[in-house]
Amino acid sequence: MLFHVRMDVHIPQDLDPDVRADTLAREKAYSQELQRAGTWPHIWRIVGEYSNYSIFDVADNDELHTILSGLPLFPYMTIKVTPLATHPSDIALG
Ligand SMILES: O=C(O)C[C@H]1C=CC(=O)O1
Repeated sequence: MLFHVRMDVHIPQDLDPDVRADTLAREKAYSQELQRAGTWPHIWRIVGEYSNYSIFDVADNDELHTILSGLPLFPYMTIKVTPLATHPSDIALG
């Protein structure tokens, strides 16, 4: 199942700089591992915002929730999930 996900990041200004750096490093490693596995095939920065649009390819809602709630930045994010269905005009369908 494919999901479109918007993540908006709101890291508190007063977060300890070492905690911030460690969290961002863990977030990058977590994200890139899922990208290499094909679970997170697209991630795009939204111009002018500390936000991204991503596509996830997972088995079901529960797998997506597990992945998203495991993001090191999860406590500092608001997340909007949109499930995607096949479009009947998609030329890939013939
Ligand atoms: O920067 C972001 O958009 C938040 C987050 C998502 C993946 C990642 O490495 O950082």
